[in-house]
Amino acid sequence: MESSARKTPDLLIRGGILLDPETGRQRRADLLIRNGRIARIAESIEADDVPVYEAAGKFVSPGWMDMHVHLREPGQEHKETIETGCQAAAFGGFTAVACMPNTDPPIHTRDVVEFVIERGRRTPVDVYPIACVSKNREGKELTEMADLVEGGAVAFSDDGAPVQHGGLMRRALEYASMLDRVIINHMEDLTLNPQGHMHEGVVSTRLGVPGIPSLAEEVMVARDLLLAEYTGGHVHVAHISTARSVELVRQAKARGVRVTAEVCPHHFTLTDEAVERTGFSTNTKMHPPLRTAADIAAIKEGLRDGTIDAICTDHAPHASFEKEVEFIEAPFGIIGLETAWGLIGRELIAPGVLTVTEAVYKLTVAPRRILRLPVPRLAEGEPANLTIFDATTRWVFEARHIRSKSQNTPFIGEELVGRAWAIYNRGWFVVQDP
Ligand SMILES: NC(=O)N[C@@H](CC(=O)O)C(=O)O
Ligand SMILES: [Zn+2]
Ligand SMILES: [Zn+2]
Repeated sequence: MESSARKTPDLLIRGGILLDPETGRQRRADLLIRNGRIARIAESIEADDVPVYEAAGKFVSPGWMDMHVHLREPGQEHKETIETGCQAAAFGGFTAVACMPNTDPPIHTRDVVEFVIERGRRTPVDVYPIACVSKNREGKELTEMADLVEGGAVAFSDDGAPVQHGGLMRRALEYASMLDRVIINHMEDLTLNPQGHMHEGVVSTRLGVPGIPSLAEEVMVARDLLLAEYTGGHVHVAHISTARSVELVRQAKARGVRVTAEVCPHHFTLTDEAVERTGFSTNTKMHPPLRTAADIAAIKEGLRDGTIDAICTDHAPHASFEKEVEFIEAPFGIIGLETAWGLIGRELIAPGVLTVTEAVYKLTVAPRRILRLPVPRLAEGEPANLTIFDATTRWVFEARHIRSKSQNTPFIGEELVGRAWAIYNRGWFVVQDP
């Protein structure tokens, strides 16, 4: 299993279906890249002097963005580095990621923001750091938010932990609003979840594992919706997982609250029964936990009606020695970049929950709007930033497909539907072999 990443300033992508997620327009055309920019789009282009990628039967869309990943650098390079995380992103079809600040040191000062951006520039993937809301993610004192934005931070979050303190969240929303940025909250009221390890429900009761109630998420979502409404700030619900949270966001949107939400593929694919079925595999342990079939149904409806804006992975690498311990000792989180599109294809597109265009919108336009980033366009003169993929290839996800430094995924051995075949960004062409 190989992938090749090389600088390819000139490239002809022949015969693909160019997809515009904003309008839904699809057009079969050749696309010529010269010097990293889209030089021409036409029915048929002859260019003898440039390498050709045959894209017949495949889609070409603006490059995808995963707005919630953990790249672990600086400080936890045994789990992941910016380089390996970006290789995983490229395999998954992403030309951009926004990375969470629970690193060591955390992304809470401008020098760390700049370090992450600089490391990202060495890869084919654009890396946008999300900076901490509070110093050391301790939830006590706000960071120098204006300085962090000037350094290149695109949003704020204490992800890994919630902003537990309501007063701090209020001020964070006020400052972020002045800076025209979003606060992304890990929605979990810690006082309602002292030490749970899986969803609190019949399965946790049967297994005797301390549970994490849905209420812990929903109370925090409800609080933040009220705070956003009161301050006029923009709050983004990280990794939404319960039916009630979806309903709260839906109602808040209807009354004009500035709220957006994201969901991860594992939360519309697996339920808490996976913990039992796998005999306590620690790859079924993450924050928030896998919930119930009713929650999955509500999430799908929320994706369909637009309540849930974006799909992200919450790619959370942990080394084998950390995950290969007893269930209650294991850290929370799974990797997700390599499997995201194949799960979207299997769980959302094949069953008709979303069209290809709608799914791509939630991976391109939506995350960038939330993070106030320009959306790449497939148009002559624009920088070439694109993803080549299909939504129908059935393939079995195997360990050899993993580009991340860590292997903590519950999806090895599963058949997925849809494959990202290549990305092009900043002059880099990264192609995957089947
Ligand atoms: N999702 C997880 O289970 N873990 C994340 C933290 C987080 O996203 O809250 C991690 O950093 O490992
Ligand atoms: Zn989180
Ligand atoms: Zn996270």
